[in-house]
Amino acid sequence: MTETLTSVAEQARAVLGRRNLVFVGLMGAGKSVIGKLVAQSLSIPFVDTDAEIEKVSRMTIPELFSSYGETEFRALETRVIERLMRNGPKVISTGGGAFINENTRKQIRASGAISVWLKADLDILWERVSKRDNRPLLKTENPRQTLENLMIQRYPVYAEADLTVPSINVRKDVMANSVLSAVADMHHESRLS
Ligand SMILES: Nc1ncnc2c1ncn2[C@@H]1O[C@H](COP(=O)(O)OP(=O)(O)OP(=O)(O)O)[C@@H](O)[C@H]1O
Ligand SMILES: O=C(O)C1=C[C@@H](O)[C@@H](O)[C@H](O)C1
Ligand SMILES: [Mg+2]
Repeated sequence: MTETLTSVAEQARAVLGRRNLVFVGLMGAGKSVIGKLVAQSLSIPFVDTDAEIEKVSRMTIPELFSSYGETEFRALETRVIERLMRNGPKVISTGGGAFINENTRKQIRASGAISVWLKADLDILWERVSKRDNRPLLKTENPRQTLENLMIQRYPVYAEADLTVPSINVRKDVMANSVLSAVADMHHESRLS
């Protein structure tokens, strides 16, 4: 009875407790925009690791890649995530490569955070990322092919996330609700186990 009167956001918030909710997935999946909406619904802080990296370095991500290279960017990303993970609950939207780092993945898991993979197909990702020029990994001769190669390499790793939510072209608030429902449903899972 009470359960039906409780909103999905309230149920998801109860499941989360003091843990962080960490969005993972490829460029264009919607981690930043959907993560922010989910944080608003849950009334908890939102952080975006790419934005935080740009803030602490006072450089844009393309500038960081061109001045210091991907290896240094990854080292900074790992440190920033480690710091952001410390105080929950928060929604943390990661950059596309963050969860691919084994140490970061282990840290996310060990902290008890709930990880959510926003899983999109190639056409959707391409349609979204081709509108902007801010992704250094896609500065190749055939960026669509590069994106597909990243999907092939990374999808088995993203699949280790606790939850997988299909990222489709529906309204952003509808997407955010799908995430909240998936988190809220974990309540039933833990009751059954
Ligand atoms: N459900 C949706 N419907 C329409 N457009 C969307 C949807 N979700 C995201 N987008 C758009 O796709 C683009 C990419 O979204 P976003 O920046 O959140 O991706 P991201 O996963 O954070 O990517 P990155 O790893 O590069 O940071 C944005 O322009 C965003 O508005
Ligand atoms: O997929 C990736 O490796 C990246 C995604 C972006 O969010 C940025 O973190 C950066 O462009 C690298
Ligand atoms: Mg983002």
